[in-house]
Amino acid sequence: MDMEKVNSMDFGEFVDVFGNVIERCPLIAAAVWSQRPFSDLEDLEKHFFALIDALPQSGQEGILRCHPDLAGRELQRGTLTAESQREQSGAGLTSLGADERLRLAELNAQYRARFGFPFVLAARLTDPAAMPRELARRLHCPPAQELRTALGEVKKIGHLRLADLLCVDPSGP
Ligand SMILES: NC(=O)N[C@H]1NC(=O)NC1=O
Repeated sequence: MDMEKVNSMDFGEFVDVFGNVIERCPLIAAAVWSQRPFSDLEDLEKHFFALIDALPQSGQEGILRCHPDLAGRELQRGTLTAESQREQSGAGLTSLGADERLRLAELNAQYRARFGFPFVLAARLTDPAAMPRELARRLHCPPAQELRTALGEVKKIGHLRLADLLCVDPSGP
């Protein structure tokens, strides 16, 4: 899809196409539409990310809470959004052994109890074997730092989803 096509979309079409760039937060795409036209992927994503940065902390935490757990129940049940399903299964999380799944579930629960939102990580950029280690590491970070780290992961996920939609190489020109 080229930028001319993106810039020609009416509101409904734009939200249909870009509504899940930020997981289960179509309001972000709805707000971005008002800022068209966009010149390229970088320009378009700048608007998505600026809106996230401008939210109060409650809104930023709300964005994180819209994310499903990594290797959680929704993956097992097949009730994830299409994007999450692709990311989590592509990262090998559907083929974890029972022990690995249990270990992740325990760490996810500890993380949620400490920070009040789920652990978020761009699954496509991380080796599944490294995920429990990364989760255990971030579990000990100060809350303000962890909020910034988690939102950084939301942006990485959004960047990859936008690159897919625009059929461009996510690593840039
Ligand atoms: N919790 C979490 O990180 N979820 C996700 N990460 C990702 O890349 N896709 C997701 O669904």
